[in-house]
Amino acid sequence: MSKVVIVFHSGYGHTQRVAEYVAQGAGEGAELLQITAEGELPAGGWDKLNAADAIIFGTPTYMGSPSWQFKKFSEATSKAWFTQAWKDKVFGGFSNSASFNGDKAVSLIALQTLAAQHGGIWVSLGILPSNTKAAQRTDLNNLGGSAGVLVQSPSDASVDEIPQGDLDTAKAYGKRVAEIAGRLA
Ligand SMILES: Cc1cc2nc3c(=O)[nH]c(=O)nc-3n(C[C@H](O)[C@H](O)[C@H](O)COP(=O)(O)O)c2cc1C
Repeated sequence: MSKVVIVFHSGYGHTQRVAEYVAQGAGEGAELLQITAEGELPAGGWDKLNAADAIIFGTPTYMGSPSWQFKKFSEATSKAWFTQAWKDKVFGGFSNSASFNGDKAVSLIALQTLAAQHGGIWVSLGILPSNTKAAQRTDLNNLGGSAGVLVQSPSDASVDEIPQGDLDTAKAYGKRVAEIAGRLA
């Protein structure tokens, strides 16, 4: 079984809910590591990341980019970068924001670039978009992403009102990353 760690920031709980779905998909043993409001990892967090087969990054999109807390974490990963400690690990990512577009793709590309800096192997979403006239918000990948998971939490939605198709997409992606990491481990 591959060790999957989902490291994410969430200011108001919506991205946390997405992270929980990614973890469900990744299966037993998947660990959630929440970056604090100060941009720090919980105790033991770096050891968990160093031991992971796969690392999945998650961030809300704030002003068209990852949150500053996630950015602080990404700069702190430079310590692992110096020794290429995470080289050949499997990586993935997700971003959540209020608008359908909301520039989430910019955040995902930042996550993908971070993985590339570490010499990682990035996992694409691997789900065709649901984009016909009949498409529903309950469909998998109804926001039409490809690099990773895109989630839209309407600005007035509680954490329990995130469209189910987006959450199911997050779950399917967690499963895909875990399976690919398992094949390579
Ligand atoms: C400071 C700030 C900036 C935001 N910028 C964007 C944005 O660029 N695009 C967008 O669609 N939503 C934006 N939002 C909305 C959040 O992405 C959205 O509410 C998201 O669900 C928050 O996730 P969280 O509860 O995990 O923090 C912004 C919210 C905040 C607080």
